Amino acid sequence: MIAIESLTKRYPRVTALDRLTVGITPGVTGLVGANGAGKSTLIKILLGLSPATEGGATVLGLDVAREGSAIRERVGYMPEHDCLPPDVSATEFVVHMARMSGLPFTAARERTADTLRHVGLYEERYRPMGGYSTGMKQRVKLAQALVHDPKLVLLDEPTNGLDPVGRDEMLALIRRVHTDFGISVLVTSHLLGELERTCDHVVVIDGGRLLRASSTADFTKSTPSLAVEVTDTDAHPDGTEALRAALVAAGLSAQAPGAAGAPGAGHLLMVDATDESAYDTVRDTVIELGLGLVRMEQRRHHIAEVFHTDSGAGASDAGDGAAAAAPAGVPAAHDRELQPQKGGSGDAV
Ligand SMILES: Nc1ncnc2c1ncn2[C@@H]1O[C@H](COP(=O)(O)OP(=O)(O)OP(=O)(O)O)[C@@H](O)[C@H]1O
Repeated sequence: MIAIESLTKRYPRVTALDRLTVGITPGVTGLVGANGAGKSTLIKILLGLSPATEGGATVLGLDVAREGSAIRERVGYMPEHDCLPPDVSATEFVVHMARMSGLPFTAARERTADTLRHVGLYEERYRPMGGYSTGMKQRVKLAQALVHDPKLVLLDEPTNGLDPVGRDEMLALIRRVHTDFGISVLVTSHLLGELERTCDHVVVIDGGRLLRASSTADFTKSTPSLAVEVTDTDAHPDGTEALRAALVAAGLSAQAPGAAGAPGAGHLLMVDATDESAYDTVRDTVIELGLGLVRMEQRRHHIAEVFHTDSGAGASDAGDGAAAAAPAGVPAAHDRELQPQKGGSGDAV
């Protein structure tokens, strides 16, 4: 879909992109980086809106330096900033954008109605957008990117400003853009957890340079660790500790990563399962102790392990254990804002 070759963008005082080379394949791709990493700059160059200083790129086989308007005909773009005129309705605005993309008036009206319904805007689409919530505005911005039925959409921070429920809804919508309509998506974010759930591929940039590009599955490869959570009982008021001691006595390596600030983390046990018999040993020991098994799952790496997080958690097992233990809806370590690991490499994952 996109081929980027040694792309450099220098502003007078900062190099926003530094010899970036990466290819984007069909599907949903996350472009992740801390604030200022160069994500928006890259998107503007890909749309042919801003010239590169050196290097080049093609989008759908079209050259960004020479064929910008052809690219913009075929690609949808959702900008990061608030760009909606407050005194027109979503319908008027999206029809206008569809007309700008070359659709005849009747087709523009029909596509607008379909697209606004698809993103979840109904009666409110006739009201002026100045009175919309952030979530509704983000939906309109997504709708205008989709209205001309592009092959590819570039979404710049579509979950910005949304609460957790709004974020989940937006992420589900983005996923459906690809699964229901076959439109490929390049979506930027500085929240790693989002990309882990939504994207097939992830490209990580830091200071305008490529840190790592690979499939999400490769980022989140399973590890030989088992995360085990059990209930407490009258006989074992601290079930986790009772299980840990019994597993160690049975010859397994088992550690409680500790609370590490995440609710529920104190009840998590990480068990070395390099040998497959560890699963049976854990099951049998839980039964012998009369505990309830809440979960036993193979621990997976989180993309966040490429980065240090604010708390300094990140590449450590304890930090990740805390993230894995956070109950649904509680932002875990991998949902925190990115702090790129300076000089770090993707090999940390
Ligand atoms: N028009 C401009 N003139 C000068 N510097 C710019 C310009 N646009 C961006 N920059 C600088 O280029 C760097 C990359 O900015 P960019 O907006 O691409 O980052 P980003 O990853 O999208 O971050 P954010 O999520 O905060 O938008 C930053 O240091 C920014 O200050």
